[in-house]
Amino acid sequence: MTAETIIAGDIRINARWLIPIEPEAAVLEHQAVIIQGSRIAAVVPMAEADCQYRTRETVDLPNHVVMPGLINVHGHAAMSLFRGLADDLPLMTWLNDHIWPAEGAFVSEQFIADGTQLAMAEMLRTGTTTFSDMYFFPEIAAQIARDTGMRAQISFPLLDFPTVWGSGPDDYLSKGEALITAWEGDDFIIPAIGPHAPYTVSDDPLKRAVSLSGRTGAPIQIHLHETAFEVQEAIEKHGQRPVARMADLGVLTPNTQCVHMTQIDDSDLDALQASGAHVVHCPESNLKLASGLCPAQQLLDAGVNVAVGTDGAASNNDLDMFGELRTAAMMAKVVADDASAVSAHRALRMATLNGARAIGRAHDLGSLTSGKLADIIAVDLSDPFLQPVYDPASHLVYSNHGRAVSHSWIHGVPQLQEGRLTRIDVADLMLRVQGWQERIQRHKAQ
Ligand SMILES: CSC[C@H]1O[C@@H](n2cnc3c(O)ncnc32)[C@H](O)[C@@H]1O
Ligand SMILES: [Zn+2]
Repeated sequence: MTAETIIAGDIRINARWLIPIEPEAAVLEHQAVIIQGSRIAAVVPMAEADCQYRTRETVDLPNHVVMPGLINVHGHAAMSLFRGLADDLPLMTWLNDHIWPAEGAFVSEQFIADGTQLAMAEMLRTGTTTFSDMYFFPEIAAQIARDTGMRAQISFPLLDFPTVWGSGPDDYLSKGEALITAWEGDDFIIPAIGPHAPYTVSDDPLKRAVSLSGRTGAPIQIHLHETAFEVQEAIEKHGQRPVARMADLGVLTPNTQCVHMTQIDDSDLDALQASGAHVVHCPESNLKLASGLCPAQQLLDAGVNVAVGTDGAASNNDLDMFGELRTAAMMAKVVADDASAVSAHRALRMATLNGARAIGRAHDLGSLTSGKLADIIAVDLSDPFLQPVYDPASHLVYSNHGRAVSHSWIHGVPQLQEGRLTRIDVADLMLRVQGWQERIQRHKAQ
């Protein structure tokens, strides 16, 4: 090999194990990932990299698994400030009697800035590189994510009634369209439309959301079939199951993400299949609110793309996607009555490539493939709780929790180095969080 054939790169990551997600279920050993700018230039055996590449930086990860960053496809980031505020309640009591009053009292631009940063600190620390948010003041959440260099789908809320962010559907939709225009074409921020749920948004605003999505290409994300109560109430009010109503209104398309889907009959499955809409499975929130069980393996078998989300930290109560994967894999086995349902490799794919497909970014994200964006994480398996190692994929899903994540890069930029966040001042953030805790606690005690 002559000097002319040496290729320059920015960062070389030397990985003991590499799970690229594509090809499916591959576990490679002693691989080098070469990053050039914001993209993956190559994934090659280390010996080959020695001959072919010179980079300005090398990161040796001799006890680590390297894989694509996780994609958390559903959450309400700033609700991290409400973590542990109201537990052990079913969805509608939790929302009506606790969360919506608290949001009315506390949510402001500053709340969103601090709460979103708290959520990002937790997500980055536990391996998420892209998150999806559906919450108030989305323009603030988008800016905070962009300033930190985290990739995010930011959905603006759409409801029939006024909230801290809008006076009603007209206001939500005009502010939302401005959000879409402001972030169109951005590398990091994907603006999206977030009709809250079939029981809070009536037909006319839903049709306008569909038209806005068609005109702009913005994805739609909606809570759908979260509980049996939601389905029953909809049959009484509309004479239809919510999925059928959404299909009739044109809401279900390949650019739509249906969050929860714990109640699925044959007609729902047909509608999901026919539409190409995605399902976002949030098993821990569904368990904690006793909402129901999403049949993830049945959906996958039917060809429906199933991604994973944590939901907000007030109903989970963490944003650790590795924990979520463990729960998803365990739950799937019981729901399918089949221990082979949602294997470790399948779970990892759901949290990466399936997530990328759901947000319309599979061409750029979700696997370690040359040409894709360099959104990469490393998990350190050297701790006793992850030893010995026969199968790293098994450990990532069944033994790990997100705190073993040691490194991450987003767009080729380091975000986590040996467990330390590089772009968030955690000490300063903790002071602001403490301030919110005191204010919310005082209000609770009144
Ligand atoms: C339209 S902004 C988001 C809105 O949704 C509320 N919320 C949080 N978690 C859930 C859930 O699991 N189901 C339904 N609604 C949820 C959040 O508190 C905001 O008000
Ligand atoms: Zn939610």
